[in-house]
Amino acid sequence: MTPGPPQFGSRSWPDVPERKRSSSSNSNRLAMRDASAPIDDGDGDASVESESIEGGGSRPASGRGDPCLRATAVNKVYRSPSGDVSALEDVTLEVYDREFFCLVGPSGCGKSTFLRLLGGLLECDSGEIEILKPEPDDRPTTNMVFQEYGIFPWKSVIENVAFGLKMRGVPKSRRHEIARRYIRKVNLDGFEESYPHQLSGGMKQRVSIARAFANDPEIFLMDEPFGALDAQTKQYLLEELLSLWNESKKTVVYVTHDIEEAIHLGDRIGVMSARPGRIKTVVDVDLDRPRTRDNIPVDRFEEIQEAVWTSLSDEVERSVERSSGRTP
Ligand SMILES: Nc1ncnc2c1ncn2[C@@H]1O[C@H](COP(=O)(O)OP(=O)(O)OP(=O)(O)O)[C@@H](O)[C@H]1O
Repeated sequence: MTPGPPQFGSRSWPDVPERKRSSSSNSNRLAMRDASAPIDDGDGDASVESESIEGGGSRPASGRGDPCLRATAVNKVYRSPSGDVSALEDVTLEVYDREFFCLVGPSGCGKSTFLRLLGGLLECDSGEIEILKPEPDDRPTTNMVFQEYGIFPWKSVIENVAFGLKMRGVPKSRRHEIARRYIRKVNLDGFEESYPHQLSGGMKQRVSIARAFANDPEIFLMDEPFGALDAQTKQYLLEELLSLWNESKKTVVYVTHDIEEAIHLGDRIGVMSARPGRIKTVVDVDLDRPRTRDNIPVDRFEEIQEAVWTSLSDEVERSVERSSGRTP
């Protein structure tokens, strides 16, 4: 049996040269549907459904800037002697400039795979990933933040945060100045010379977040960055992340298993199907920011939660049935 919808918790939440990550000619392009537009992908096989739920006002939460990245009919198969695994099938999505886009889906549906494709760490077998922002000369286009921190144990906090800047040849005094600024922003001042083994999990993740922002990429790709942390630390870091995002107004694609978290963070939430993953639904989160407990209308929150869960629950069920061997 599929678990019921998660309940509303008690958190106090406070010249563009298009770059193509991977391409192959593929005519099966789906236009990402605006929340108010009818689904029409031109071939009668609608595979992306964007939802705007009535009752929450008409303001599109993301503001709908220009598209910042686009995935079109992306397929990814992992091949191995023990058998091929089709991780993604026909994934089509546009994420807007400065948008906070959250991605949810059943375990193993291909969320991390998709993020790695966006980050250029993997190549798709067919389809196309386009980064629609100009490639900065002196900064990375994307920066990934993983659950496992990804920081160097042999480097101090400041060296870790400044690492990307060092790689780009930024002089030491300048990179340390930038690193200190972000160390302060994530409340790690005083720990500049500490090493990762001297830090808690939450502090390590703060180093990782500070490093990502110090790198100043156009797009942040975050793969359950706080998934391993306790609830209080996670809540605290979510607020820090939102504050940094609010200042930088960069684009974020954020993978999570937590619907509540996605609603508190996201402008839109993409729900992925069971593997092979595709974007099944996109739900608008038309809630004002900051989304503190006092100003989130509970009814509206629950409507959005229900919309996401309704779409997700079938996929979780399919995924569980497959892993239990009840379906192929
Ligand atoms: N390097 C790999 N080689 C073979 N199969 C892989 C590889 N990486 C991932 N997979 C498979 O691809 C599918 C998608 O994996 P992925 O990690 O992208 O899913 P996910 O949605 O991020 O999962 P989770 O939510 O559990 O983290 C899974 O079935 C996984 O076993």
